[in-house]
Amino acid sequence: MPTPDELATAGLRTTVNSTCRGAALDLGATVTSWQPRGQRDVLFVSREALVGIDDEVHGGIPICAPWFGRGRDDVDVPRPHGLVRWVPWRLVEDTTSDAATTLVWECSGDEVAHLPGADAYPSDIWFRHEAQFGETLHLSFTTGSPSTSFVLDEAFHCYFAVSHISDVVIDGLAGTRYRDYTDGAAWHDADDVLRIHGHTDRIYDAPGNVTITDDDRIIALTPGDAASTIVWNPGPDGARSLTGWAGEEWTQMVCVEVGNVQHRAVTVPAGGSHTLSLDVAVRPLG
Ligand SMILES: O=P(O)(O)OC[C@H]1O[C@@H](O)[C@H](O)[C@@H](O)[C@@H]1O
Repeated sequence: MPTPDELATAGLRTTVNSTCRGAALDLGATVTSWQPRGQRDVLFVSREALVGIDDEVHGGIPICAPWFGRGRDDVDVPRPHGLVRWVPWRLVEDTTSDAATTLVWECSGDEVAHLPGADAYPSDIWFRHEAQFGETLHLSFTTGSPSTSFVLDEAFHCYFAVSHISDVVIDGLAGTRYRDYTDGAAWHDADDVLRIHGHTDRIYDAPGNVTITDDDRIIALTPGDAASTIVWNPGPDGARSLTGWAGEEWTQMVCVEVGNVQHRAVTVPAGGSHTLSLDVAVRPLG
């Protein structure tokens, strides 16, 4: 487990209100926990994720931007999943009412300028992230540059906690197409429902109105301004190669990520901005 010093370094924020408990890190403005009253946590965090904290946090909802994965096909990026996940953000608002807690962070181009790949983006790029912990979890991520238009790939890299991956059914992707990164990025037609049996890595051309049905509850996603859905599970072999993962943890999670990636990347005009949002709700099964 991480030491109190490591958690403090990562800027761990915890919150309790009448509807839920929540937690987030200033590192990457990463929400790490959302536990509505009477529920177990909706988010997965790998057991040793926060040890040695300057590595990737495998869990919660990291933000991938301004590029996703290894970038668009024609853009080669030095480090996966962008710039903003790797730096501490500035918390600018922390308010709790009876029923909800709102945390807002900001991050500027100066704060990521030292990272490889930052020079491909406007130096005055800015990022704002709002997380509302209540009966639902609401996320809203906004990016812009006052001076320069740029192409933005972005995603909420949501790690959801499940009882056992073999019980999970993912709905909402039927009728769409996806690129399968376990099959040389080949395009396929989506099945009616998706079940995960091992290593899975797909980018769907779909906005992400997805439900994840577990053995006792349904997690429902309602994205805003998203055109891509990514489904990822490392499987047993992949999990062994990841920092901070224990043996069977791959069976306790599934990443369903929403955003705008690859050919769905967004052009943000100079002086404008783009907002990606996501509401997560959970209800008992039956
Ligand atoms: O950066 P993390 O949290 O280890 O996640 C890595 C995975 O993230 C997923 O979004 C990608 O589709 C996978 O290809 C990648 O392996």
